[in-house]
Amino acid sequence: MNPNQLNDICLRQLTFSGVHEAETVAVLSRGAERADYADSFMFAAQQLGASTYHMRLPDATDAAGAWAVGESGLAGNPLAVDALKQADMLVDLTFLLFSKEQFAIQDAGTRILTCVEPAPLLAKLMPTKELRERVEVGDEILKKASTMRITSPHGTDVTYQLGVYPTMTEYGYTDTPGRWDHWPAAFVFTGGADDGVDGTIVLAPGDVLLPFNTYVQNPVKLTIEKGFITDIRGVDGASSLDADLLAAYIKSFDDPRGYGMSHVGWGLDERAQWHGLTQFPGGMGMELRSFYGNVMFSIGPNNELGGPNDTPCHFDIPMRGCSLFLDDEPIVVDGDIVVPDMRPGGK
Ligand SMILES: O=c1ccc(O)c[nH]1
Repeated sequence: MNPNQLNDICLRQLTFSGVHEAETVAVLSRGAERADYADSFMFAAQQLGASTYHMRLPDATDAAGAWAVGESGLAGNPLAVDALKQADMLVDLTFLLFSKEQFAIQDAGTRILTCVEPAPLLAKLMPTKELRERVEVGDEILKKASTMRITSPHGTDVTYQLGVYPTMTEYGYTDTPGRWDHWPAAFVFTGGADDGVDGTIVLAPGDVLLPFNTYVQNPVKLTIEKGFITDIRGVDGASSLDADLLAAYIKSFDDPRGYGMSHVGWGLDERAQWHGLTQFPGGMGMELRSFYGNVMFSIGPNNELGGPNDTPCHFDIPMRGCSLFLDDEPIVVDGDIVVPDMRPGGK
């Protein structure tokens, strides 16, 4: 993307995020990654009259490969964390989510925006106030529920006991002290009680495995008991390469908490495309987490909701064509949101 365009979308982003004179915006990056984003965010912050600086961490030294969430590069670096706590806003170009350091910075009142996706996708999925309002409607509804049931024509039937963990919104900008968000995003989620998720999930062709960044090709049956996955296999005795890959990946962490059930919710952005992974390679799949009417469940840590599971093994799995009920009230039916206030244009 041309640097002027990148400046322009960063300026729009920081305007949405309420940056103003007398604020300090810190930008965090790692190694040589996203130096152009850092420059554009700092330029945008200056245009809005804020002070700004860029903190660059060394490259990760651990073996590349697994997406080990929570290992932030700030661990063991209290001076750096303290500096970031002093900022009003932190633009995180590294993906700090699930790390202790992110929570400490938020607790100090610093708002955090993560931004790691390819620039054309950032431009395509600029936040809007309307989408924020619809995500917040979802938050209000989800907060009040005590159970969530998800079903699908392929055989999914799983129930989450709610009420233990808070709900979280992601609408792609953050103008509230201490609040984290991720650009681009449009979804709402919570987590089931630690021992309160039971049933079966059948992944169908076209459901999405993040961080593999692949579409499921052979159905996968997951058995869930008391909040943990106890079995992963193909359906009706059929072999499934996707089941084998999922099982092998989780096993490689050698951590029983990697089988825990993590966050769960639905996506609301009608501009986000299910086929998006084919169009914007190189990102972490935020378009897929956000596409309208997807039901996304996750595996692994629940510490971002205040839970005890901080395993680095994490999957997000957006699914098509599911139905989601809160206390038996339909919210998503066959992949379509049925609550008018959450639909585009409120219809
Ligand atoms: O924005 C995100 C990204 C990953 C994740 O698990 C949740 N939210």
